[in-house]
Amino acid sequence: AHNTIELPKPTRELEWKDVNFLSTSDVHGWLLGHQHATWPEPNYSGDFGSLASFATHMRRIASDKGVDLLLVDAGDHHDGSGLVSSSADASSKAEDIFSMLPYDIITIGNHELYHYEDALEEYRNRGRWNGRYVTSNVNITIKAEDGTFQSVPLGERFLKFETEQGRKVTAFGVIFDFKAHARGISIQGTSKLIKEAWFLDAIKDKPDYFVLAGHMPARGETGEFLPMFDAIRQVHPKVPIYVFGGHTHVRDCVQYDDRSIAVVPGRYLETVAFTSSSLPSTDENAPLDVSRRYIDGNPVSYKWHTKTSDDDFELPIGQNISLALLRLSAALNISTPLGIAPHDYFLNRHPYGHPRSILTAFSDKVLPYTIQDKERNGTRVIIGNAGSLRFDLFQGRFDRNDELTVSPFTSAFLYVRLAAGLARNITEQMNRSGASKFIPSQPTTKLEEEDRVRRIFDDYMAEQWEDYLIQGGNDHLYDQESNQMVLEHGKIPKKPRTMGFVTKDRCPGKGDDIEHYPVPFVGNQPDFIETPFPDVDDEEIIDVVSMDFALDDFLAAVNVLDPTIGLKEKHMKPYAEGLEINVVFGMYAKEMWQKGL
Ligand SMILES: O=c1ccn([C@@H]2O[C@H](COP(=O)(O)O)[C@@H](O)[C@H]2O)c(=O)[nH]1
Repeated sequence: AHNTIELPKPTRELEWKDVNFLSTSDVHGWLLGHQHATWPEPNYSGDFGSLASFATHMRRIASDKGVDLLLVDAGDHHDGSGLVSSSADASSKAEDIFSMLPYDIITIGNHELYHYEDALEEYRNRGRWNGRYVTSNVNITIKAEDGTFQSVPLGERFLKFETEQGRKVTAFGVIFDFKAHARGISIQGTSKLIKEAWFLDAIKDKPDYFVLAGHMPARGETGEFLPMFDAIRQVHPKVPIYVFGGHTHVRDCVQYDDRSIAVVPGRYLETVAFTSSSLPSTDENAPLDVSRRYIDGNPVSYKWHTKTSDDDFELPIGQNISLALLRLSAALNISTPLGIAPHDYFLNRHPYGHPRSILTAFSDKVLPYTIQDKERNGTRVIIGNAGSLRFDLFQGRFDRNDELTVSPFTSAFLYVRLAAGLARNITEQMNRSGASKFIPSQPTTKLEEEDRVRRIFDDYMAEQWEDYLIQGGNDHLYDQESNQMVLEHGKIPKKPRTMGFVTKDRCPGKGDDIEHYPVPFVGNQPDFIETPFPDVDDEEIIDVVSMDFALDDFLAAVNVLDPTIGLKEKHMKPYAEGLEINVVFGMYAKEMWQKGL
């Protein structure tokens, strides 16, 4: 019955001001929108075509009002849905479709930089963004026409443009100091970037406002936006600075001073953030009047905010985008059912070990069943990288698109023979150390530690859930079986509500456009998981299998547990050669989930 609940309409008009922004980030290929019926998915059912129609209506409204409206994206288009994870060619085509909506400022994410070919594709086709792809701290090494290798900016170093209303904008696009990028890519930390002559020159002239788009969190007393912010403030103490972050996958907002606002719009086309600000009037010292609103990505919200209806909401740009997406999806053949999933399996709604946790299904069922090496049928344990799973797997029809949504990466498997006594401690040791590629490289203060990406997500979401249960949520109970909030017997709900994001950011007032009850969230999930350990004596030598993406963490853990081993990459051999992690759920579904097909 929950699937028949109508999407709620917004109740508060957007606060349009002199300067307005729509921002997205971490879209990860979710251009077709969220298509499953399990809540909160219907809240995010709008595809990129409907976003394009919305943005275009919003541009018209801005124009009518005589105010600015800029469209900003903070990167991570790769690795997610079948549209971007089926093949390199698919992600290139999906990126072409993305660029059919003209963004004013767009930057790169870490998922465009894991593989050199992906970054090169972005570099070669940067023209599709009409000069608005800005990567202030990313270089790529390319073979120049004269045959020499040259390190060149991947996109524009900075942007200077005038808005339709004649306002001057200076903009930068940056990424956090990401270490796991491919060879041939270089990233300069923002504290170094601000010393570059080109940067100092770019900020010399006073624009009407600055925009910083960054694939990085907005929060953090020592976050990576701050060196740039401070450098600009040294020269222009009062010029407005608008910051658009990403990477954390959560809605967030913070103000660095009263002439700025920093907003993060979540992930996966679930949210479009609307940010607005007055511009300084005659009183140079008055704080800016700013606001932000996190709009759920669906046509009901889009229509309400643009005062359009079924008859006039869809515009040719949106229809063309939707059609192009459907054509690409059909050509990729990602919609054929592979099986019927018997349950929902969630990434963060249950602790690891719970039968409805996708991590549990991965370690206890999918990996043991699918990762088989024909040459090696001895005893083994497989250690998996939990971060390789990216989303929930929903009950019902399960196709290649769903498979890639859950597990988009191309990691392969490697093994080494080790004593079982040592092997049984490796995963625990790996979890003690954490996923090294995602731990900040700088020594951290307590405050910085608090701002670690994962921590933000965990604390933030767990808090929402606890608060809800303690305070407002006492007319509903969480039903484990249906994964829904159900009305407590005999009670009348205070308000009709749907499950969705409940945001607590650091900006004044309410940010969420629609009031929901929060999605249950369990933080502190392990970074690494393992298949059920074989029943063997400690002395027995077994195959210990690692995913190649986590190999550095695996080698480090083995060498910590027994420094005499001196395990190196060259000692590892392929296991189940040819098999990559992005096909295992499909293999499992084809065998185990055929009932109902
Ligand atoms: O090849 C890969 C690349 C990345 N991962 C995992 O992805 C996340 C980081 O993703 P963000 O969206 O940038 O937060 C991290 O957990 C990696 O382990 C991977 O598994 N394989």
